[in-house]
Amino acid sequence: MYAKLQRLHVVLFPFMAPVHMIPAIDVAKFFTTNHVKTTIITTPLNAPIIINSLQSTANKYVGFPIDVENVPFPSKEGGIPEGIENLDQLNSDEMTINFLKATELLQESLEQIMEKYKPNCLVADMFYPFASVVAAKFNVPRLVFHGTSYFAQCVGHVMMKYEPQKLVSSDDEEFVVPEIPHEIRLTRSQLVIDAMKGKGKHEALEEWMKIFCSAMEAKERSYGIIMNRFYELEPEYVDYYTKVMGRMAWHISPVSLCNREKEAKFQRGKDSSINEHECLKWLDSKKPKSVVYVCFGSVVKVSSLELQEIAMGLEASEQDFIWVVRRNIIDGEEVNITDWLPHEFEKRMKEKGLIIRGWAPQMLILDHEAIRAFVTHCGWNSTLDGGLIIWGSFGTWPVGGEKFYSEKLVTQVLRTGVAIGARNWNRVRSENIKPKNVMEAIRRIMVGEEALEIKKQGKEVERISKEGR
Ligand SMILES: O=c1ccn([C@@H]2O[C@H](COP(=O)(O)OP(=O)(O)O[C@H]3O[C@H](CO)[C@@H](O)[C@H](O)[C@H]3O)[C@@H](O)[C@H]2O)c(=O)[nH]1
Repeated sequence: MYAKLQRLHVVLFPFMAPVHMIPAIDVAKFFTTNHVKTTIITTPLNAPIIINSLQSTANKYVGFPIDVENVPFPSKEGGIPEGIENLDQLNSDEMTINFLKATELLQESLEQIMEKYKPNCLVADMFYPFASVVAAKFNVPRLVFHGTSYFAQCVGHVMMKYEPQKLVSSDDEEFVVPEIPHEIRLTRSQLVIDAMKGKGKHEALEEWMKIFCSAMEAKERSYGIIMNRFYELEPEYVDYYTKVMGRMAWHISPVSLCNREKEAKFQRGKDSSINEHECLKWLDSKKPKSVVYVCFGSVVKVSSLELQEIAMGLEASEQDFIWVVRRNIIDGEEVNITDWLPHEFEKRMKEKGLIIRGWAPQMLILDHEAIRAFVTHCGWNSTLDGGLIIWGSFGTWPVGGEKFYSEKLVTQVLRTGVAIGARNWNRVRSENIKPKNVMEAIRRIMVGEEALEIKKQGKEVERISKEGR
């Protein structure tokens, strides 16, 4: 007789930011479609985002639900104003650091949930270092869900180990990243820490480094990492990560692929600022492979000057476009789109462009046959979203974080896009991007010989990645 098999149960604790929650919801769907029971922990104001996204898919066809458990956000104890429970709502570095510190107070709530469910495994965001302590207390493995590429992790690792940036004499002098399989060149001004130092943010940097180091240490101590990607996309870097760096990792394919129905592609992360039918009607009116999609992810604040440069570049490129413009908050004040948009831009672009103010149904848009290219800030989720659907047509404008690394992956390793020309992590110095740069990059990926070459390379990457899935 066989013993009755127990269904595995995983508790998933995503960080409270759209970009951490969106792939975590997809991971929950992935688990549940593989017959693993999943409970997602979040806070009351974040719960509707998760519940709405879940309602659109997995629960319908899997037969058992993904549970959502609410824990109170420690606003008062953490000094965070009532009503703020998501990174998306914060307007300054100082508030972000306070928010990250407040989340450390969630340890007790996590323990209560672990006590209640006694799961087999805890998958927690890297920004919850205390999760390793909790998992050890309940004698279960703690896995970290990581939202960047193997390439970025490998580059980050060798940068910390060898510090090649110390060998150059100026911020703009290039150095080669040592030891990794490709010859990748960076400058000091493209690195997070050096750029923050340059910005004079010593206090914020110190606090941030403490949080970051503690997250990294907990990651090292964890049982392993779940990665949102597939082997064939960056095989040399998966091997480097697992064999040379000696880390345990599971690449569970791009998790966004579990969103197969139109409804699920539409309802991701937040409520869309455009009606689904209006959006599809606009796209349907365009020729196949004729539209460039411009979006800078869920957290980056783009300055009025940069927005103006994009507007002028888009107009000069003469291509049809969808442009997603998030709320533009400068020094805590919301800047109205009409304050920086070139005079009569929208009137002139009426036939050519669609501006979405707020949140776009990105997957639904990229999935449409009218889309040819993606101008992105190189956030990893967007790189995957775009890469999977429209291989071969990226215009890259990295802004902060590890995004300069992702730009190198796209433009120099996969060779499926062109750099718009951002040279500084510190965007106060972004005067090097001009509308002409935006226009030229868009034309390079949309028309002419080079665009065809990039598209061909993209098709090849698509073939390899499809074979690998
Ligand atoms: O209007 C929008 C804007 C964004 N998204 C979605 O939001 C996510 C954005 O993610 P990403 O492209 O990774 O950008 P960020 O929001 O900037 O991501 C942060 O988190 C990523 C993963 O950790 C890091 O790679 C980035 O550097 C960091 O900025 C993607 O899934 C998009 O599909 C939408 O659906 N609609």
